Amino acid sequence: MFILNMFKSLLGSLGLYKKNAKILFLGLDNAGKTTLLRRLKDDRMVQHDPTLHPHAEELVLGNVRFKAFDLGGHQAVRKTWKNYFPTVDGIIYLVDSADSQRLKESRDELEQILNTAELAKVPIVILGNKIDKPGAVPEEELRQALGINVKQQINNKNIKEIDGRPVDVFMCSVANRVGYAEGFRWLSQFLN
Ligand SMILES: Nc1nc2c(ncn2[C@@H]2O[C@H](COP(=O)(O)OP(=O)(O)OP(=O)(O)O)[C@@H](O)[C@H]2O)c(=O)[nH]1
Ligand SMILES: [Mg+2]
Repeated sequence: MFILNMFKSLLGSLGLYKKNAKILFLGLDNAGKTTLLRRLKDDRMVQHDPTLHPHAEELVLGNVRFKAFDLGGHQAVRKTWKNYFPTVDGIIYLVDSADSQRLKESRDELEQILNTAELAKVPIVILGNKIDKPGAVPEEELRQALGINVKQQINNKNIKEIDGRPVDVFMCSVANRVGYAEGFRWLSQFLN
């Protein structure tokens, strides 16, 4: 415990241990936001009712401690997302990559986020979830469907951006525990 605390304070003094970075989990209903939060919190996969009331959890991943806000994705509650935009440090945007019927709807919501002036500098991780399901679209197709391929540029640090804001796509399966850790690792470089 002593060693752990020393380690933490060392990271803290290096500025690598950011306390309470505020991360939002956004995306359409059924994308897997609550499932991901549970997975990160206690490594469980449980069925949840659709989220009506936002809830937050403190998480530590790698050397970043953050507070994750899981917001409901149903259309009626999407309008409450903006209440969480002030002081946000990063966005995890989940997409059900096996639900090709709703990719357009997901693109529209993502576009609104990209066009929100308040979020202009906030890095966005797009998680193409549920790749374990038959019919999940591959990354390239997801990028096309979300319309981010055409807009992305690579900056001089080799980071993909849209309008000067880091945005990248990571395919994952929360069910099978693959892919999302890379997304969080990528995000953590912007949270120091
Ligand atoms: N096959 C598969 N199913 C998944 C995966 N991740 C989540 N699910 C399922 O997708 C469904 C919706 O998951 P939730 O986490 O409740 O979705 P949500 O984004 O929180 O939805 P709202 O709260 O309505 O916004 C559940 O039945 C999950 O078990 C995955 O990686 N693979
Ligand atoms: Mg939910």
